[in-house]
Amino acid sequence: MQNHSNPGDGSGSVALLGTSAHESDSSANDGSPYISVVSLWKVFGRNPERVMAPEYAEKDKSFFQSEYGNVVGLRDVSFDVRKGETFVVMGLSGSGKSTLVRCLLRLIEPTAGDILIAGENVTKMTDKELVDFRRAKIAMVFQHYGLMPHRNVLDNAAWGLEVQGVEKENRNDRTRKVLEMVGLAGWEDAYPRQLSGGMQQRVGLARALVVDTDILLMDEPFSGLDPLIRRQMQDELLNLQTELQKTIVFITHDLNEALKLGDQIAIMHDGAVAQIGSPEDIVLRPEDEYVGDFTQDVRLESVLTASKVMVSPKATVMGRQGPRAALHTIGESDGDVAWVVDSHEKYVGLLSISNAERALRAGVKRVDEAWDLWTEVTCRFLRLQRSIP
Ligand SMILES: Nc1ncnc2c1ncn2[C@@H]1O[C@H](COP(=O)(O)OP(=O)(O)OP(=O)(O)O)[C@@H](O)[C@H]1O
Repeated sequence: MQNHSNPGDGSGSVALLGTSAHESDSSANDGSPYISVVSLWKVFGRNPERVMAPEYAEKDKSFFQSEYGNVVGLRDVSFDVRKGETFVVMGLSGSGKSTLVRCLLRLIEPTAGDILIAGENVTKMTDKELVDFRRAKIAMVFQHYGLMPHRNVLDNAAWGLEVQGVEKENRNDRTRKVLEMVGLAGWEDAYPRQLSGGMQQRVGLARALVVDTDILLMDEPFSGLDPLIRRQMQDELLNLQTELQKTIVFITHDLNEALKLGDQIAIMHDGAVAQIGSPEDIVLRPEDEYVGDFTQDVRLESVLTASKVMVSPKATVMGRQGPRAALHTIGESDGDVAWVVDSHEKYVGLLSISNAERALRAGVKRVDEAWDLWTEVTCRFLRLQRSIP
């Protein structure tokens, strides 16, 4: 662990909208973490190091505040985020969420610990390296959208590209596409005062997306919105994310929002991480009383959606194939179910390993005779929906 104490703390305003996105990152798609936070501490006040001493490990936040006047913002926080993942940091007011997100960018200097992003150690960067890195890699969306009142929607959203010196025609073309993505086509000439809160937040989102960075840091972006608009924005973020596959760190104090959006959720408590896990882990397997209290009123069906439990076949077999060959194909696909297609490559069924094994034992010659009622009904339904790939 290394120290990075800096008396000049505070969240300065920094231009975070950057240059091009997909530059040299080696830690990209190999399953290794894209963002790695290792034993991160932020202690406000004098002599922050004493708070980190091992003999104080059992003391709580109020002890340091009353004894020494130190406020523990972050306490030995570690986590990994993989590329394309939405990592939600959730906690009550004062639990350290904003401190964490600001430390990730070094808008606040961490007291100790390491932050590795795209294979680079952010905590070791010089000021100049840091500015370039933020521009290239990270865009932010805040609760307060910070739109410029005298600029129209197009110019507000295009601002990051303008800062980069992108020529007007190009930047407007790109910005128009992004505005369309976030549902603001036709509003390019409007001014912020003419927009609802939800629409202003869409402009904020467009402004972050337009610069096309790999990472989005979203600090309570939907907190100021009406519940209905908030749900719409959450749904749209999920849709956008299916397509864009950004690496998102999303801060919220709303558990339902966390469960809806997060691939992983970190629950913060007094600056420390109480639990990190998938929505299912958090709700079904809370690790302590604090997390359990949080999640006790969650409706299970809001977490255990069909999409979380469905199987996605990775293999395709021909209906006229025998069950032995089909079993071989399914086995090689590292899954336990396959699509079945006819000679015109039309999807006609689903074949599970157990069905194929049963068919083999029963001497069935073709796998298109091996499905059961469930797969047949499912398949008919999927065909009706036209959603078979
Ligand atoms: N500049 C500062 N000086 C001293 N203490 C601070 C400073 N900034 C934050 N804190 C303290 O650090 C702790 C974590 O605050 P932080 O703002 O990160 O919490 P939060 O979870 O984001 O809360 P909220 O949801 O209300 O924004 C709090 O106790 C807060 O009072």
